[in-house]
Amino acid sequence: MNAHEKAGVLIEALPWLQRFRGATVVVKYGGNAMVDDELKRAFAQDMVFLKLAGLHPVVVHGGGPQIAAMLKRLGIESEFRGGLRVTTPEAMDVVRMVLVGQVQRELVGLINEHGPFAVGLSGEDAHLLTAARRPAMVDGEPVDIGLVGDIVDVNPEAVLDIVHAGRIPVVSTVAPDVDGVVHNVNADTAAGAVAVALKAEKLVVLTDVEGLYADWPDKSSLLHQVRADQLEKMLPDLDSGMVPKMEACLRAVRGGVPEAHVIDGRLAHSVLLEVFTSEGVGTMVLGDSEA
Ligand SMILES: Nc1ncnc2c1ncn2[C@@H]1O[C@H](COP(=O)(O)OP(=O)(O)O)[C@@H](O)[C@H]1O
Ligand SMILES: CC(=O)N[C@@H](CCC(=O)OP(=O)(O)O)C(=O)O
Repeated sequence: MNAHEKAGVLIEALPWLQRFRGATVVVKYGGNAMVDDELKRAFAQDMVFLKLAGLHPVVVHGGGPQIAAMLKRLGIESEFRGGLRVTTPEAMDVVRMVLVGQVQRELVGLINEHGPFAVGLSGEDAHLLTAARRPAMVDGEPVDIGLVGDIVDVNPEAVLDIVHAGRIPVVSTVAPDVDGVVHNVNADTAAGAVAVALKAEKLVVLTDVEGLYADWPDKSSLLHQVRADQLEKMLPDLDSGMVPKMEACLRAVRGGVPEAHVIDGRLAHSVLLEVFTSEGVGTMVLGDSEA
């Protein structure tokens, strides 16, 4: 790339810098996208880049594969129903230990290699998240899956204090119910709820595919853009991992977030490409079609 082309890449970011300056962007980093150290470092750089460019990134992280590995090491059985982990009290201890004590700490450390930016917290901190037990839907029927919650309340102040101090909150999605019993909340679900509560300008969900496919696994069926009403019709036919992800995007755009994006976290700096370039990456979810 010559100097002229390099300058072109930088200047392409100008309208996006203007548009998103001061905007809150909730970024969900899925466990399947935390493939190797290089990608995790690139993700941490992207978060610091967003912050220094005047945006307010809020990270909500997952860790499904990391939880599965620890459960296996400890000899604890675990299974998924309707895209959600069946969570016994014993498994809940492991979920909390891995998400808060392992995955969150690692991301906080990687971001803080660039300066005192990241502050880790879980849904338990300062009433950030309140959960209510939810069943999984299997073949249209509710099935009890233990200590699994949906988010019923978010205290935005708990992260806004951190944001306004110039830092980057990194949120683990374990959350107490109103009685203080800690629940396992799917990270996509939590990210959608946090984006709505923070009145975010964008929700960006990093995963391990290029985006949403209309006809999975047909690679030619990648959707670049989908409206909320179209997505709602697709939900019953989606495979389990995609269900909480696309439900979260739907919840975000119907809750007032202008756009939600599902992008490929296996591509280094995919968040920067999404925010600062004109060519779309992944699938963009917008509000309902005009009547
Ligand atoms: N229609 C679809 N479009 C894209 N991916 C799909 C679809 N249906 C199922 N999938 C699967 O969903 C997976 C992503 O969900 P999940 O494994 O829960 O990711 P994450 O850890 O990022 O939350 C993809 O890797 C893919 O195998
Ligand atoms: C209830 C439920 O399924 N919770 C998830 C929480 C972690 C998560 O969502 O991680 P990913 O984003 O990496 O999938 C779990 O136990 O795996």
